[in-house]
Amino acid sequence: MSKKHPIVAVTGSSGAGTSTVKNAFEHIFRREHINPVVIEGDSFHRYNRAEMKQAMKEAGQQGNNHFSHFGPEANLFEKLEELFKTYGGTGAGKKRYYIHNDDEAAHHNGRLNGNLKPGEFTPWEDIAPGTDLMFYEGLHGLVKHGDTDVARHVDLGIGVVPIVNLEWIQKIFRDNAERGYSAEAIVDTMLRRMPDYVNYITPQFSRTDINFQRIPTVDTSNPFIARDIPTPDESMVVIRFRDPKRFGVDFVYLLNMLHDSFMSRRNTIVVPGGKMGLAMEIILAPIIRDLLEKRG
Ligand SMILES: Nc1ncnc2c1ncn2[C@@H]1O[C@H](COP(=O)(O)OP(=O)(O)OP(=O)(O)O)[C@@H](O)[C@H]1O
Ligand SMILES: O=C(CO)[C@H](O)[C@H](O)COP(=O)(O)O
Repeated sequence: MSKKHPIVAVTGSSGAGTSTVKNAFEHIFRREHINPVVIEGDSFHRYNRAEMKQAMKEAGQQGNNHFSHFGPEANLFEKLEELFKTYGGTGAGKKRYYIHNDDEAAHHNGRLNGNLKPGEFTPWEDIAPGTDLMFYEGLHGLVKHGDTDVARHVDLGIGVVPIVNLEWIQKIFRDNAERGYSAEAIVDTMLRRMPDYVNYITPQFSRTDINFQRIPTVDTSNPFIARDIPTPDESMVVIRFRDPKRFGVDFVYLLNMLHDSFMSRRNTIVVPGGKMGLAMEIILAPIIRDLLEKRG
């Protein structure tokens, strides 16, 4: 598929590292002089923080303790599909932000001259005209539910999927350090989200074009008592291409460029954790260049 307004979606669970991967993409966009519109998946939550608390309470009173940010009831999947469709056709659409903390509030209040608080959304804004592509980063970039199919509008789908113990360690650390939640509250959220995690988050990784799966090489068997996030040197990254031919992936070149990498399957290359950023740039920059060159 080659479209006038391509859509790149990076999808992963909460704490997987999609925001971190966004930085690797920002390097590519800057270097290649690409002007993207960036969509943060959390902006498609259905409720602000106070409303979500209330919705969870009401669901709980009806015996549903698994009402979560991972599922369809708490997100605007139809609106996300509509945005992808509209942008893909015309390069236009509306976006907003979900404010997680004081830093983000200060940033958006400065930009909008507003008085928004953590847990609130910014107002919907028109996407500026003239962007080269849409870059989505969040929970649901390749989601499907009922008649809603976000995945079918995506030109390049990337999964960011640390092995689950590592994902949990990353989430616990990030939510505690940057969002001020206690370890108990974070674990409660993870338990609440588990059915939606299985039903809506993981199926997306069979629809992606490329998955980056970080695996630790240190013991993470009890993620709930971990004292640190394993470092890049203490991990490897398994990179799997659904269809290497589609993007003309040259594994011999990748093996040469990425020191200490190896192939574990015909479509899978394993690289040292410290090489994840480099691997992303070497693999993704030509694919993105190609998407833009083939624009209709
Ligand atoms: N490759 C990595 N190596 C080391 N730490 C990482 C890596 N990727 C992510 N982390 C750490 O994991 C935590 C979660 O990452 P990040 O905030 O990018 O997750 P996320 O997927 O964007 O989550 P959310 O969708 O909830 O915002 C952060 O503390 C980040 O520094
Ligand atoms: O999982 C998340 C995003 O991927 C967050 O938990 C979600 O956005 C809600 O944020 P908060 O708990 O800060 O209100």
